[in-house]
Amino acid sequence: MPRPPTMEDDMRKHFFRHGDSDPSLYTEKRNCHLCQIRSFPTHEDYPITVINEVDDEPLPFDFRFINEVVLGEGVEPAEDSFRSGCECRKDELCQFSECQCLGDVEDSDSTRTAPRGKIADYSVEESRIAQRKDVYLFALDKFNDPDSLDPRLSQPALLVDGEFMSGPTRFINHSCEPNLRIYARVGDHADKHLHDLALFAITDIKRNTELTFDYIDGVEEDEDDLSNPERLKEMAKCLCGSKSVGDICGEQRNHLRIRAYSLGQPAIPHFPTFPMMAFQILA
Ligand SMILES: C[S@@+](CC[C@H](N)C(=O)[O-])C[C@H]1O[C@@H](n2cnc3c(N)ncnc32)[C@H](O)[C@@H]1O
Repeated sequence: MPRPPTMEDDMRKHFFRHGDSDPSLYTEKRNCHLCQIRSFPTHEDYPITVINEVDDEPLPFDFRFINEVVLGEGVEPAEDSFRSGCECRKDELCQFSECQCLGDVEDSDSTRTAPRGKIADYSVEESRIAQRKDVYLFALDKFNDPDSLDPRLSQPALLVDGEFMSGPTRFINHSCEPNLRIYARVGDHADKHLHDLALFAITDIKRNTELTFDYIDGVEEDEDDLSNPERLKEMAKCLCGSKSVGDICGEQRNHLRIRAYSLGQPAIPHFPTFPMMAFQILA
C-alpha cells in the first residue's frame, strides 16, 4: 500500500515542480497549499508560511487558503445601498486613483455611499447549530451589544470558522508574549457585524520568527474560573513557553503542531487581514 503523503512530500513537490508553467500541473498547483499562500496579493510584501514542527502530517488535503470571506448559510451582507466604507486593501489605492469609497461611482456594483442613520435590512434565513471544532472559531463580537438598535449587533455574534478554509492566521498560535496584536477592522459600517480580523506587528519581527498573538487580549479573566480548581483543570494549559508568566506557561512548545512563520526581510511593519469563513450559531 502506498504511504500517505507527508508535509515534506508536499514541500518537495512545491519547490521542485510548481515554478514550472507546465499546464498539466494546473490541478496539482491549484491544490497545493504553498501555492495558495503564495498567491495572496499581500504575499509579496508580507510573506509568511506555515510549518508543522511536530510531525510530518501535511495540512488536510481539502483545506483551502482563501483570500476573501466566504459567508455561511444564513449570513447576509448589508445591501449595497447602505454601504459607506472602503474596501481598499492597499493605502495607495485608497489615496489615489482606484478607490471608490469616497462617493458615488458610475458602476452600481461598487457604489459605496449610504444614507446615514438607517439600519441595513438584515435577515437570517436559517437557524442552525454549528458542529465545528472550536479550536478554529473566533467570535466577531467586537461591536456586539445586546442594547444595540441594530439587530445584527444585538444578536449573538457571528463566528469565523477556519477549520476548512481560511487565511494563514488560522495557524497562528497564542503567546503570552506575542509579536502581533489583533484588531477589528471595519471595511464598511453597514457590515460591522462582519468585521475583519487584522493582525499588526507590535514589534519588529525577524525572518523565520513564529508569529503569535494573545488570544485573550483585552478579555478579562473570570475570577471565579481562576479560583475554581475544577474549572482550572478544564482550561487548556498554555504552551507558549513564555518566561515572563512563570508557571502558567508550559515549556512544551513542540506540542503546537502547525505554526505560522514570518518570511519577511527583515521585519514586517504590519500584517494584513486574512479572512475566514463567517457563520452564525443560533442555539
Ligand atoms: C488557531 S489554532 C492554531 C494552530 C494550531 N497550532 C494547529 O496546529 O492547528 C488554535 C489551537 O492551537 C492550540 N494552541 C495555540 N496556541 C497555544 C498555546 N500557547 N498553548 C497551547 N495550545 C495552543 C490550541 O489547541 C488552540 O485551540
